Amino acid sequence: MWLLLSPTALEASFLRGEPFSFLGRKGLRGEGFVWLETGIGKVNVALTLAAWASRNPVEKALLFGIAGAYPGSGLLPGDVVLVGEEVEADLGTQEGLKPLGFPALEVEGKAYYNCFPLDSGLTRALAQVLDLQVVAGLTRDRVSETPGEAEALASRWGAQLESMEGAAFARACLALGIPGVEVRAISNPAGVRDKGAWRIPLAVRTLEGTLAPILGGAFPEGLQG
Ligand SMILES: O=C(O)c1cccc(C(=O)CC[C@H]2O[C@@H](n3cnc4c(=O)[nH]cnc43)[C@H](O)[C@@H]2O)c1
Repeated sequence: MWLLLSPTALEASFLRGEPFSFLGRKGLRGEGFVWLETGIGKVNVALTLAAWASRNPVEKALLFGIAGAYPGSGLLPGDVVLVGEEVEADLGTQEGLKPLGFPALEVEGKAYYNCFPLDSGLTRALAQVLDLQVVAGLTRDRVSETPGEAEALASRWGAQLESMEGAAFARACLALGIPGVEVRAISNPAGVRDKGAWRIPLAVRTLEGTLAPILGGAFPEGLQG
């Protein structure tokens, strides 16, 4: 069974299933999947995933939603990508958590500070099936508010897109031993607050166009839950 997560119900408006409520937010039981609305931000996504997984078996998890594109990434509103690795950029110091000397997570003897990989096998398989580029994501609780701030973060961490949930999802998946993948559709240039430059309906449409064929009940071979 796939667990599908999106920060808001708007991003999942194309999914069909039996509605239910979980932690006060929306959920759907569909064919081969359960979808949960997590709420925006790192704590919400990690909390929702961990709470669900503590009571239900989760074979694979997919986080999907909209995101901002960093300057120089080449990504445009409406582009859909997979995220191969996530950076939790507001953890520790400006230079990350390493200077403090404490890893954020240790799994099977490997220490993770600010960078958390998504499942490489599942990401590769989805990239092939959906013909998507794999990029690096950066996650923070506060969004970039100027192009300069966005550019500095992108170049410090080598990221192409910004969201508010990705790293928490990747980290929770690693901690819980759940293979996780992340799909994002670009809705705006990161660091640009003028909503005239935002294309949320376009991003939601392209997300749907990408995911609906595989979430309509039949996951492709090798991706079945
Ligand atoms: O008002 C603003 O300046 C502003 C800037 C970025 C995002 C928002 C949101 O309300 C959307 C948050 C929601 O969407 C994802 N998202 C989309 N674009 C970005 C971005 O440029 N930076 C960070 N997150 C973004 C995010 O994952 C949330 O789920 C408002």
